Amino acid sequence: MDRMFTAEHEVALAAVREAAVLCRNIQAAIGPDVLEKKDRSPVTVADFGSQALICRRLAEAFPDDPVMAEEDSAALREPAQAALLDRVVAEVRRLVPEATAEAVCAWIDRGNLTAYRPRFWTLDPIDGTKGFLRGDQYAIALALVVEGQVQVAALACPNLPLTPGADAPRGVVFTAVRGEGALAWPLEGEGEPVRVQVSATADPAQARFCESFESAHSAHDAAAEVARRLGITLPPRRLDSQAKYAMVARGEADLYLRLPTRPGYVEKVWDHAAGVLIVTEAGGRVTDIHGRPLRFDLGPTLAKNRGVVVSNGRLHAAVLEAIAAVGVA
Ligand SMILES: Nc1ncnc2c1ncn2[C@@H]1O[C@H](COP(=O)(O)O)[C@@H](O)[C@H]1OP(=O)(O)O
Ligand SMILES: [Mg+2]
Ligand SMILES: [Mg+2]
Ligand SMILES: [Mg+2]
Repeated sequence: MDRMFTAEHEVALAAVREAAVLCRNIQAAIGPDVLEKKDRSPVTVADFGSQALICRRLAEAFPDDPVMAEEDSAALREPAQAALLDRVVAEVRRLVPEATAEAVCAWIDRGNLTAYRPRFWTLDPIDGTKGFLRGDQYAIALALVVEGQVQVAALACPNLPLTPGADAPRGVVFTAVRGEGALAWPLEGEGEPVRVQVSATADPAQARFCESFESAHSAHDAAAEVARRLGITLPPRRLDSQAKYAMVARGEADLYLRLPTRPGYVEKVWDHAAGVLIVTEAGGRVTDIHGRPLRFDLGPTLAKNRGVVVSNGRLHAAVLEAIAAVGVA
């Protein structure tokens, strides 16, 4: 069989790698003064800059493909935001010297798709903004959805160790094409990728689970109850962003629980599409808390899903059962 989506895979990998350079440049410049002043502007500059770079590459390679991205340039175009726009343009120019303010805004706005299409890209230019500001984990997540199925994914995790357990070097990109498995590439350099595979853990009590760092994003108390019910004694690993999907995909964790915190929150497509394909291609399973597959054919939100459960596959049924028994709604 011919390999499918070869060009899409190549472009997605190159695009998230380039955006990661911009994000790293900006994160490296965050000093204690930024944190003291609770200044969110570094992540705002990185959000816009990352989206501009990735949408530019997609526009070049696939001019007809729409992009459903998290950010739009409306705020950036306001005269009061001129200084912020200057900072975004300066960061983009370090990678694309010919970039102008107008071009940067136009690239960002290529990400303005808000309705479902039979073929579209979805992008979170920085996922885990709180982690980014803390100097912690964040991700750049890009996926191609065709007929409601994620076909190609690229997930850059600039602060995740390249090798599980080792502290350095950091920076890894996970990619997947449906039916072809999942790969982990060094973020930088020409190094060969390695195949990633979920764990073989079959005893729920032995499960290593991860969840959001932020308790506002995922109910830590409910997850603790589910864990108790499964006989899990290890404390959860807490980290920001879709890096949690990567942890399960490469067998560093067996479970990622994202349990709803309040009735109103609906998950966004760009917060999950890339992670879902990477985990499933690594042999794992992803559903919502009721065991339903995540629906990417409904627009920007996972309107028909509630929470997210990610596992190595073997543990999935037991976890869904425990969630039902605990009564997570
Ligand atoms: N109440 C909430 N429940 C679940 N996810 C949320 C909630 N509020 C924001 N998010 C989203 O969670 C993602 C980060 O999750 P994590 O905790 O796994 O790092 C962000 O994309 C964030 O969206 P946003 O970018 O709009 O803030
Ligand atoms: Mg996000
Ligand atoms: Mg984001
Ligand atoms: Mg956001």
